Amino acid sequence: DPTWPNQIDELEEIMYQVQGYRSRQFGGTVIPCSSQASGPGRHNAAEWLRAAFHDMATTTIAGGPRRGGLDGSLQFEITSSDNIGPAFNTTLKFMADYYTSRSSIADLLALGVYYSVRSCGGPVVPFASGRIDAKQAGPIGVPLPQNTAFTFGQQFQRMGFDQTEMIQVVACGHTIGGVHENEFPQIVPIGSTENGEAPMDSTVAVFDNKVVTEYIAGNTTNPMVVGPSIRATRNSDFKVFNVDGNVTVRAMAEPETFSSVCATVLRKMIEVVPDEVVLTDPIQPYAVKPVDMQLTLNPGATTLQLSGLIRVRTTNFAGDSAESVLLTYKDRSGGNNCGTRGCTYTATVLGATQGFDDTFVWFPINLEIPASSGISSFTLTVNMASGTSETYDNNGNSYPIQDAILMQKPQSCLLQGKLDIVAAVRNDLNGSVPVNLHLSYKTPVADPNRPVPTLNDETVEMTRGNCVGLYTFYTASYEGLGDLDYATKIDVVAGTGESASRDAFNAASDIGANCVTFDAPPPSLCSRPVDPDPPVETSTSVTVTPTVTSPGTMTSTAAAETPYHRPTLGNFTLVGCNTEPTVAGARALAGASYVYDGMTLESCMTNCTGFYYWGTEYGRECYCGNKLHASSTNVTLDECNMVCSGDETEYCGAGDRLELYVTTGPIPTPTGTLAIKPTVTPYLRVGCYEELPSRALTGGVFPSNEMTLELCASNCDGFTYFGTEYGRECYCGQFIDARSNVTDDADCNMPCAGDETEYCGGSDRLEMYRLINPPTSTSMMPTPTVVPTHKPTVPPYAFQGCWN
Ligand code: HEM
Repeated sequence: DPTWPNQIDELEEIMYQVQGYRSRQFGGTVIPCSSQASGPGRHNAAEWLRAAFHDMATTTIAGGPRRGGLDGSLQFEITSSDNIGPAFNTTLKFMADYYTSRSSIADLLALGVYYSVRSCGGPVVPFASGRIDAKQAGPIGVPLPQNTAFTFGQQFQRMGFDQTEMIQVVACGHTIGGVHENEFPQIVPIGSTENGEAPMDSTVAVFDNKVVTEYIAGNTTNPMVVGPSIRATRNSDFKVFNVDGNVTVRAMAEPETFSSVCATVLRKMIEVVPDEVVLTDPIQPYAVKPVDMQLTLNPGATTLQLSGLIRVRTTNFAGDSAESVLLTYKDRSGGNNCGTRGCTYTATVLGATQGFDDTFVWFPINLEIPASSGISSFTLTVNMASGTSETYDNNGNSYPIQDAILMQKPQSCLLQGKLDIVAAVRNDLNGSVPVNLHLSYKTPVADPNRPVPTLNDETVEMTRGNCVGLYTFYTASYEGLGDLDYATKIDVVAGTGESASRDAFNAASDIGANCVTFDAPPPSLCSRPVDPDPPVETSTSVTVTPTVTSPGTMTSTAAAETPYHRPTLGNFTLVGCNTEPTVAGARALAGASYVYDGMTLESCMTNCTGFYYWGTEYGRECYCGNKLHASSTNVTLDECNMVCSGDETEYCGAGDRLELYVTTGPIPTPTGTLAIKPTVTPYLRVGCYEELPSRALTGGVFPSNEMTLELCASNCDGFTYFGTEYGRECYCGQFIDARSNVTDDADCNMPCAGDETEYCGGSDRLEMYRLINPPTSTSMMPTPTVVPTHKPTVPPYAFQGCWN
C-alpha cells in the first residue's frame, strides 16, 4: 500500500471504486462498452480512447526537451482542425466534474484510457498519475487520414514511437468505435450507415484483435482500409498497417499477444508527458484504506467524533470474508488515554464495491473520543470470518489523524455561492499560529468550446471567535463562488509550511445550506489540553528561590516566603496528595478541568465552584469533581512538590499527583439501591430504546462524567424527550427516530456515572424519558411547518417534472 494519506488517494478512488457502494461513477458513460450515451453510433468508450490520443499527439520534441504530450491541452483545442467532431467536447465535459487540484484533466484523460479499454474487455493499462495541465493550446499535429505513410512515420517518431510501435498503437486504438459519416464523409459517405457510424471491425464494442485478423484475412470492413477512403487517399489504417509488409499486424493476430502489446503501447501513449513531469508509480488499490476520515468537535465540546470509512480490498480473499475491522487509536501524545470507552472501536460491514478487477467491502467508523486526550493515529486489524486476522499499520507509520484543527462541517454552510466555514483550533495553537482557509473552486468558462472550468485558488485569513472548551472557533466567509460552488474543495490550515496542521480537501457538497449553532459549554470551561502523560518532575526542577520585589525598592531575599501546603482554603480542607488513577484515560476528578499559566489554589477553587472536590496538579492544572475515582490513592504530602505557576508560595501537586481539597460541608452519599426511576419530573420513563448510527434523539448531546438522570433532564429542558446512554451520555430530541425500537429493560444496565442508584442506559441503549405533558404541537414525528413544494433546483440539478 502507499503510505496514507497520499497525493494519489483521489485518483485511486476514482480508478477502483467503479460500481456499487460509494462508486465514484467515473465509468458512467463508458460502461458497458456499448454505451452510446452521447447519441446513436457514438461509443463513448471509443471517444475517450481517441481523446487521449489526440491530446498526446501534439507533443513536440524539436531537438530539445519534450513539451506537450498528454497535458490536457485538448481543452483549448476543441475547434482545431485536428479535432473534428463533438466527441472531444463531450468527453472533457464529463471529465471536468472530476477535475480537482488532485486530479488534473491530463490525468483524467489517461485514466479514461484505463477505463475505456477495460470496460471493452481489453487489458489493464497501468495508470500512473502526476500529469500537469497545460495552460493553453499546443501546436497542431494529430495524424490525419490523408497523410502519407512517410508523414505518419515522422509524426509518430516525434511522439517517441518507432515504426512497429506506430502500427501497434493504431491497431490498439482502432479495435473499438468507428468512423462517422458527418465528420468524415470522404471515408464514410453520408447516408451509407444506419446510425452514422462505420465500425473498424466486426466487434465495434469489444477490445479484441479482430481489427487485425479481419485485415489479414482480407474480409475487413474497416472504412480506413477498404471502400471510398482508397480513392480519397484516406485509407490510413491500410497505409499504417502495410508499412512493414504487415509483419507487425500479423504478430498481433494472437489474442494474448494483441492484449499484452496493447497494454504496453497504450501505457507508453499515456506516459508521453513533458520532461518536467514526474509520474508516480502505477496506482494500485490499497489493501486497506481509510476514506473520508473526518474529526469533528461534538456539541458540548467535551468529545470529538471520528467518522469515515475503512475500505478493505477483498479481491484475494478466496473462500473467506472480512467480518469486522478493529480500529485501535493512540491519544494526542501517542499514549493510551482514551476515556472510558477505551482505545478501540469495532466496525462491521456496510457495503461492497467492485472495480474492474477488484472487490472491496466497507466498514463505517463512528467513534467518540474525549477532547481532553484526543487522537494522533490509529492502526487497523481486519478480522476474517475464518478466525484469522491481519493488522495494518500504514507501512509502520500508523494512520495519522491530527486533532489540532478541525473543519466543523455542521457549523459550516454553503448557500447560493456563499461559503461560511467554521474551524475548531486546539487552544494550545490558538493565537500562536495563523489560521487560514484555502479554497480551490471552479468557474465555468463562457466559451462553449472550452468544456473545462477554470480552477482557482483563494486564501482567506480566518477570524478568531469564541473559546469552546479545549478549542477555539475560527470563521471565514467567501462569496461569489457561482454555479459550481458545490464543487469547491476546502482546507483549513493552522500554521504555515511543513509544520502546519491541516484538515484538507473537504468537499463543499458535504456541507448543508444551514449553519447549525454549536451547543457551546460556558466560557469558564475554556482551557488548554492537558498532557495526559506529563513527564515526572524531580524535586530539583522545582527548587524555588522566591524573591519579593517592589518597584523602586531593593530586592530583599529575606522577605522570601517558602512554599507550604495550605491546610484550608475557603470552605475546603486539604485531603492530601493523591495519585491519578492507573486506569487508562481515567482522572481522579472527572467533572471539569482547566489548565493555564498563573494557576493558584484560589483560582482553581473558584473554577470548581459547585463541586465537592477540587485539586491542582503539575503546577498549572486544575480538576473538579463530585466523586473521587476509586483507584486514586493518598500518598505522602511531599510527593506534591511542584509550586503553583501563579503563586510560588503554594503547592500545586506534581506530575500525576493532585493537591486535593474537599468541601467542609456534607457530601450527599447515594442512598437506596440501583433501580429504574419511573419519573424524573417533569419526565416519565418510556423504556429502553435502541440507539441508531444516526442517533435516535438528534436535538442535543451533553456527555458528562457526572451524568445523572436529573442532569440530563435539565440539559434537555425544552425538549419532549431525553435519554441517557452508556452511563455518561445524554441526548435530547423533540421526537424519537421511528427506526429506533423499544428493547428489553435489561439492556439498559449501566449505572449513571454521577449517581450509582440510577440507570443511564447501556451500550447503544437509551434510558428514554418523555415529558409528562408534552406541548400539543410535538408528537412522535416532527410537525411539518411548511407546505411541501416542488424544488425548482437542487444545484447542480434542475427539476424536470414528474415522469412515469
Ligand atoms: C495514423 C494515425 C491515426 C489516424 C489517421 C486516425 C484516424 C482516425 C479517424 C479518421 C477516425 C474517425 C473519427 C470519427 O469519425 O469520429 C478515428 C477513430 C478512432 N481513432 Fe484513430 N487515428 C489514428 C490513430 C489512432 C490512435 C493511435 C488511437 C488510440 C490509440 C486512435 C483511436 C481511435 C478511436 C478509439 C477511434 C474511434 C472513435 C469513435 O468511435 O468515436 N486512433 N481515427
